[in-house]
Amino acid sequence: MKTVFISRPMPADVETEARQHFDVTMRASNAPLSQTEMVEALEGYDAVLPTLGDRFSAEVFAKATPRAVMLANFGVGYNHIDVDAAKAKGLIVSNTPGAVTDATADTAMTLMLMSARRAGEGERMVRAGRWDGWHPTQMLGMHLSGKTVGIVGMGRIGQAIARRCHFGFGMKVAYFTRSPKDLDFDATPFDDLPKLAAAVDVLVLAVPGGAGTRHLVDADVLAAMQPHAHLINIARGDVVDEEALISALQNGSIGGAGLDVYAQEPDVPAALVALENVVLLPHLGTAALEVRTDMGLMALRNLRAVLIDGQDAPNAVWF
Ligand SMILES: NC(=O)c1ccc[n+]([C@@H]2O[C@H](COP(=O)([O-])OP(=O)(O)OC[C@H]3O[C@@H](n4cnc5c(N)ncnc54)[C@H](O)[C@@H]3O)[C@@H](O)[C@H]2O)c1
Ligand SMILES: O=C(O)[C@H](O)CO
Repeated sequence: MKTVFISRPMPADVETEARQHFDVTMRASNAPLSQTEMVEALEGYDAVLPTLGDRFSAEVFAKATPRAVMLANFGVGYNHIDVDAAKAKGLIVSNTPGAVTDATADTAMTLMLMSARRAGEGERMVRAGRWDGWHPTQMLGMHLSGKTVGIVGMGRIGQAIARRCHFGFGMKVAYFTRSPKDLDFDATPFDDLPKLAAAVDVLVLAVPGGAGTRHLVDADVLAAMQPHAHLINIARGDVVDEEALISALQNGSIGGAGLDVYAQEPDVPAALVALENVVLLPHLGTAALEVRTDMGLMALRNLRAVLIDGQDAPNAVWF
């Protein structure tokens, strides 16, 4: 049997399926792998099933003489893996596209509603015993129906968010993305991000992380947003300049923000935690048992294709 190292405890169905096909070592800890652990995993097993937080950097690959032929990432985002360095050492990298799409789009809608309708702030008020009863002008937020959402990154998740906004909430959709999209609903393309930011009531980030999108939303993009507008980030933390976002929230140059991801997870800047006009979720995008099970089973299908059937990985991240 081929040996597979799984870097975190997995949902039960994923573990069962994995043990049916492979000689599995499933690490008991939920902490990110250390460099030493990553090198040992690459050298000691036929394949590794890592997840976000396990930073397979060029340095790690440089230190390893891999026996492993594959990294089957648990998750669609793989910005924690230096894929060029992996490829140079002969490894295939796969991910789990599609399995995460609806759940992550739902999380974007959760953040959008919570931020626009001040749900986090309201809940904190009730829990603190500070609610003095309903009145006509209490805690007035932004009504989403009829407003315009701007999607940054109109890929699988971006489109799932756009559909929810368009068909579910009667919102207008505008977007900025890398390559033209053929969409089956009305949406206005923008070729300039600050112009999109200026035109919308909610700006939603759904691009991949990594060097190409680091600080895509910087102080200029935030300054272009309207004072009532909300920023929603379900992508990766470093897509936004967090310091610039904190300033924009502190000085009220944007209406609010809803964040699922942070630049240095799990550290969330104290200045963000102190603010009322930001909703903070702990990277919950795919956090549902069915979804995490589908992600694991998809990663295993990729491992089986390569290690057992001698085929290409169906979800290799390059071609
Ligand atoms: N919060 C979570 O739990 C969670 C869950 C799943 C995915 N994600 C993140 O969401 C990302 C998107 O996932 P997906 O499945 O929709 O990927 P995808 O590849 O289908 O979509 C990404 C889109 O972004 C566009 N894009 C890339 N670079 C761009 C740039 N510089 N400017 C504008 N557009 C750009 C691409 O053309 C593509 O359309 C993942 O890479 C991951 O980082 C987060
Ligand atoms: O990229 C992903 O799939 C998420 O961030 C982890 O679920």
